[in-house]
Amino acid sequence: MIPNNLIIACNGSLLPIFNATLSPSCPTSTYTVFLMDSTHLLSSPLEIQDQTLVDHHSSSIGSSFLQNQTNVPKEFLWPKVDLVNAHQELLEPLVDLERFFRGDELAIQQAAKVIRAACLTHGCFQVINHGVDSHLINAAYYHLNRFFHLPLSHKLRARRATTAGLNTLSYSGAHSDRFSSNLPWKETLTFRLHENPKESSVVDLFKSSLGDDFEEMGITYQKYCEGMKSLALAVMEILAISLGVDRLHYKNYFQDGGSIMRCNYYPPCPEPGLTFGTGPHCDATSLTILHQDEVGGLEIFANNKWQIVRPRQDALVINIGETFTALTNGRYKSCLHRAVVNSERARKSLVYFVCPREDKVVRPPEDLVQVDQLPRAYPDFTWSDFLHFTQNYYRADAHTLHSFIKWLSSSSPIHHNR
Ligand SMILES: C=C1C[C@]23C[C@H]1CC[C@H]2[C@]1(C)CCC[C@@](C)(C(=O)O)[C@H]1[C@@H]3C(=O)O
Ligand SMILES: O=C(O)CCC(=O)C(=O)O
Ligand SMILES: [Fe+2]
Repeated sequence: MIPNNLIIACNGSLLPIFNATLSPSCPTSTYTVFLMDSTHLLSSPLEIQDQTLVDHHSSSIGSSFLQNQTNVPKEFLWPKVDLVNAHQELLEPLVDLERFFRGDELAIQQAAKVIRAACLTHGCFQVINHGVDSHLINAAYYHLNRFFHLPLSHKLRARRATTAGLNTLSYSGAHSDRFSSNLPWKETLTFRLHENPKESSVVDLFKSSLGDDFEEMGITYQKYCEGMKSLALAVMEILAISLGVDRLHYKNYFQDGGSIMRCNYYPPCPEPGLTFGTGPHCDATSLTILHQDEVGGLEIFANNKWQIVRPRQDALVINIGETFTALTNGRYKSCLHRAVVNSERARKSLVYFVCPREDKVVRPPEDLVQVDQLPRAYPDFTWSDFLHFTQNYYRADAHTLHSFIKWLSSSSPIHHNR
């Protein structure tokens, strides 16, 4: 029996077992098994050829790997400077959208005022009566739970699957195929849609990458993403009003945009004070619409301290992303946030990231720049380039946009030959 705490390297990339690369991409490679305790390797690498052995053990140990640890492997330990607890609850603005949807102009102006105050400071607010059916949210969680409780080898079928429309679906365990330290204590299922979630694009993506028995999951997330897009465009209208620009400016800009949908699963952690479910960061995207389950764990940095965002099952959390900061010429702050874990219960969240069409130039509206009479806060760029930067050159953190702009100015044209 292979002990629980082993690491598998396949073709050189070090992977904790719960994310062993068992995919067909390396059916014959040698699996190098590293035995380790929480801080260092216990033996020289063991070479094993037999994929079924690895498959069997990793599928039985694999996805529960994170749940059976008596301590946290060093790859998951975060710097002490980050591990500062939150003690206060964010009394973030809670905006009731019911009268917005009824076209009540007074309510709209009031909502815009509240949202403006939040976006000029910490970039986070919550909305209720948002129009997304609670049964649809519950169905999304049902399928999220069903997926993350599959054996690891099933989850690994969702390995950067791509459909004709270049939409992609991918599973990741702690991003251990991308990073080797400060690993997040989570598993994720992420799908990227390059266009509006129309017709059967999401259903096709799920069926083609996970199989026909995931058609219902695809239908649920197809409807979920449609609901998210509709809400996103409504929020964009309020944001435009709050900035004093043409109220349809951002709604039109994002109308033909794409999206990234992410399901987060955070297993219980034996030592939650030593790691993060998702480390401190600002979303590089434009707008984030997040639902967290009743367990709690979302925290945002506001008034110079980490603050707890208490879960409200009837609410959706809206975070300003860094691309939207650029679209407001730096006026609206992208929300610095993180997700903490706990030792008792698994936590889940549904996160929808609003993105412009990839080739669209990210540039603030003229009347915003004129009013400022300040130099542009950021040069023109495309979401495609910014996303590429986060996926290939830079691990998104609290300074991704700043690092991206520096990279743009220093990088040779070669960086853009993709
Ligand atoms: C453009 C993106 C990169 C990430 C997903 C979207 C917006 C949020 C980013 C992320 C969640 C920020 C924390 C680090 C990250 C690597 C993660 O924990 O998933 C980021 C996402 C990513 O690069 O996949
Ligand atoms: O799970 C959460 O509450 C936050 C997740 C998050 O910030 C993200 O996925 O970008
Ligand atoms: Fe985030």
